[in-house]
Amino acid sequence: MSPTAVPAARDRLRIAIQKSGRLSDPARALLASCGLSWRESRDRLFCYGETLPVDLLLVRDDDIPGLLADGVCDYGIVGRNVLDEQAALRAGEGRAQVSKEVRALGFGGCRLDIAVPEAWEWEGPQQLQGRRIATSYPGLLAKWLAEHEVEASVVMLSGSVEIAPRLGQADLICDLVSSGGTLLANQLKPVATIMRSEAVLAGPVQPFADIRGELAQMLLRRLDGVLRLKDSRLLLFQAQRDEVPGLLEMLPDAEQPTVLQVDGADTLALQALCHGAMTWQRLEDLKRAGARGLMVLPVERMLA
Ligand SMILES: Nc1ncnc2c1ncn2[C@@H]1O[C@H](COP(=O)(O)OP(=O)(O)OP(=O)(O)O)[C@@H](O)[C@H]1O
Ligand SMILES: O=P(O)(O)OC[C@H]1O[C@H](OP(=O)(O)OP(=O)(O)O)[C@H](O)[C@@H]1O
Ligand SMILES: [Mg+2]
Repeated sequence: MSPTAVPAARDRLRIAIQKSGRLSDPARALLASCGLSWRESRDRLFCYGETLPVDLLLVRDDDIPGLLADGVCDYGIVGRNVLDEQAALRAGEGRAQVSKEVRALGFGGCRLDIAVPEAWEWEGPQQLQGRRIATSYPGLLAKWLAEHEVEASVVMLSGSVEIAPRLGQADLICDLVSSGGTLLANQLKPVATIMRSEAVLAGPVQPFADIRGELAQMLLRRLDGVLRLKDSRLLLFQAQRDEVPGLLEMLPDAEQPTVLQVDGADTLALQALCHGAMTWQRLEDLKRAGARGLMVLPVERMLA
């Protein structure tokens, strides 16, 4: 199908995820926590949605933007690095964008960095003029080089990029970094960040004209509920009325609390949904400020 063709109407939603790799397990777990479950096909490339008409396609992550562009799938869970790379290549060829980032999903965090041999004294992007840079991200690198008015040659490699300087294939690299261990092992150091990445839900630029529109809305609603609650906890405690304002100031990550009067006028019971980590230290600070009977409860689901 050509990228401009209108995909045929379908009555099931199809989501592409990585078949095996860093993003596959967390992607499945996230979708499962939205209430989806599947029956796996024998070839293990397609999972038929059982609880809802939402099927999974198991593919190489690099193929996801193309599958979206061709209308073969409706959504995809993919690294922002992969999605934006394909977008940069499309833009470079003057082609319109057909998919976009719909939600950031909070896992698969990494950076796309420029890294140079440890012995280099980094003076800034201009130092890269005329150099050879090995990368798997030619689109994003070309865009960054153009923004910094640097002309360099790009050596395209699909993996093991960090070894290129040692092999004399390139002077430096542009690759994904997470712990920095691979750079260190190859005597390289990061000097500039081209982009920060995490797994994202990618979807169509145009809304669906069929039943998939309703399915998509439901999926996004559930996803928002799950993402919103990722680190959230319900905090319950009691306090004297005059201590409540000070206690609430210590909970800047809390939503508007529910306040109940317990006895007479002075003791109040509060429940607040807090979005930041509820550490022992925070609980002890709250206790010192007058909170009593502190309780931290997990929150499983929420529908706004
Ligand atoms: N070191 C890392 N730490 C954290 N996230 C990473 C790291 N490297 C890559 N990622 C993220 O995980 C995504 C998938 O990485 P993975 O190594 O599984 O991909 P791959 O080898 O290209 O897999 P595929 O076989 O699907 O093509 C990357 O596109 C990126 O968004
Ligand atoms: O900063 P670190 O934590 O060391 O991670 C960075 C490495 O991780 C990724 O490679 P991966 O392990 O997926 O191997 P690949 O390049 O062969 O896919 C990436 O391409 C880097 O090489
Ligand atoms: Mg890949």
